[in-house]
Amino acid sequence: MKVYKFPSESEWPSLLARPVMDSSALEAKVMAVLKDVQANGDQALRNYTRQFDGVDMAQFTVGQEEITNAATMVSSELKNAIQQAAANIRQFHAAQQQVPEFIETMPGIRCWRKSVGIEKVGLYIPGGTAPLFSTLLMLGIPATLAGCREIILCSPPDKNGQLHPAILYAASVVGVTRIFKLGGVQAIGAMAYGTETVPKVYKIFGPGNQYVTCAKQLIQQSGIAIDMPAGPSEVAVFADETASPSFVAADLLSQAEHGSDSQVLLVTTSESLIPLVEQQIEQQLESLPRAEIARKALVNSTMVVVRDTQTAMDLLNRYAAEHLILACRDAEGLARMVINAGSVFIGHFSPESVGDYASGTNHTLPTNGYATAYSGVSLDSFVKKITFQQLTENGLKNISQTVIEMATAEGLDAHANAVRYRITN
Ligand SMILES: NC(=O)c1ccc[n+]([C@@H]2O[C@H](COP(=O)([O-])OP(=O)(O)OC[C@H]3O[C@@H](n4cnc5c(N)ncnc54)[C@H](O)[C@@H]3O)[C@@H](O)[C@H]2O)c1
Ligand SMILES: N[C@H](CO)Cc1c[nH]c[nH+]1
Ligand SMILES: [Zn+2]
Repeated sequence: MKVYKFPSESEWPSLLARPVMDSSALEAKVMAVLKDVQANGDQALRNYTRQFDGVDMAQFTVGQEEITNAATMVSSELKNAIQQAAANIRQFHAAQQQVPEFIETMPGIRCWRKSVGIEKVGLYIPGGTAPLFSTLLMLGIPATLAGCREIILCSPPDKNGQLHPAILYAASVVGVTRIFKLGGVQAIGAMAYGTETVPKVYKIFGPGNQYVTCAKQLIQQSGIAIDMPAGPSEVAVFADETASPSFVAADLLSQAEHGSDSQVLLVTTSESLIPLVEQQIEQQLESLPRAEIARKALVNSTMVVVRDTQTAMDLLNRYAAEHLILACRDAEGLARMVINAGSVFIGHFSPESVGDYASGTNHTLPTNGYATAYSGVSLDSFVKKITFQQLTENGLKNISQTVIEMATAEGLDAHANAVRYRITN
């Protein structure tokens, strides 16, 4: 990791830069795949699955028998863990359900807003280097709570053309409607445009690598909604001298192991913590199966020593991390200073990985600085909020002059007439 000591504010943009692929080359490549899928449907899906996933697929649909068999391949310990995580995620997201509130804005005028589940949603579950069945819980549970009727799942097949059994088990726990063995850009294209086998959906959810994230951004131009740009994982840790170097190193590595394009950031007010964390990272890497991936991510990553807590928080708010861990004194106080972050982990005993799996919060979060304006996935992401109003005859009389006056001033007489005809007849 690169180390910066007491950088001036003018150095912040370069030290906080995310690792990005050349976006014009990426977009051109992704657009070509999307267009091909739109024009050639299943045949294009087969070609790209052979090219990018290295497997020939006769069919993409997962049958009920495969789902039932998968359940027998998941250990009872893992099933219990999935059930526990699912219960916590369900509880946290169910609390986001809103009961319509009826507001009488004027006598005889009643307005309310109701949340209605998006009918057809597509969930993308990454699977390039790790079968992220936890992501399925994070997306499928709010989708079912929201009342989405059709929940399509796409995830890349392995070299034998299979999905990991835990993905299929998690799919049955949350209640996904249909499952397809499809990954990458081709999966996003299939759900956006529809093919002979994959149905078109109205909104696509889920994280993924840079190809997937770029595809999601491009299909928005065709009127398909997306949750947000949730790209390569990130964590920022603020640590002072009370922090444990081994905890901090473990937290940094937990996101670095996601992908070589992941990024981790340590901001500290304790200069002496840096070598201790570096030493811990080296030690912990020795026993990590994904050390090679994590090492590549660490090349894109940074440690920064700052003078005081205020500077640390300014820097972290500028970075807008997907995850922010506050491993310091008065972590709760600092949490109140956070204005840009996807999800915040307060204190020495709140590792980010707990949020990734099981505490109940959602782990599909904005990356790449999008936390400045986007929220993570929640129940809200799966609903539309429809407003309703009902006026009595008296209610209409009460508001008539206001509407007629405004409509006339805008030169829209037909608008005014829609009120006039009712109150004069
Ligand atoms: N932000 C979040 O909430 C969040 C959550 C979980 C995971 N993640 C991120 O998701 C990502 C998962 O990435 P992954 O690669 O393991 O899985 P993935 O499923 O996103 O991508 C795999 C697919 O990429 C496609 N692909 C691979 N190489 C390609 C190429 N050269 N050209 C075109 N397509 C290509 C293949 O079709 C393959 O199926 C990681 O970066 C991880 O950090 C983010
Ligand atoms: N940290 C990821 C989001 O950036 C989510 C995840 C899934 N499994 C483990 N972690
Ligand atoms: Zn993670």
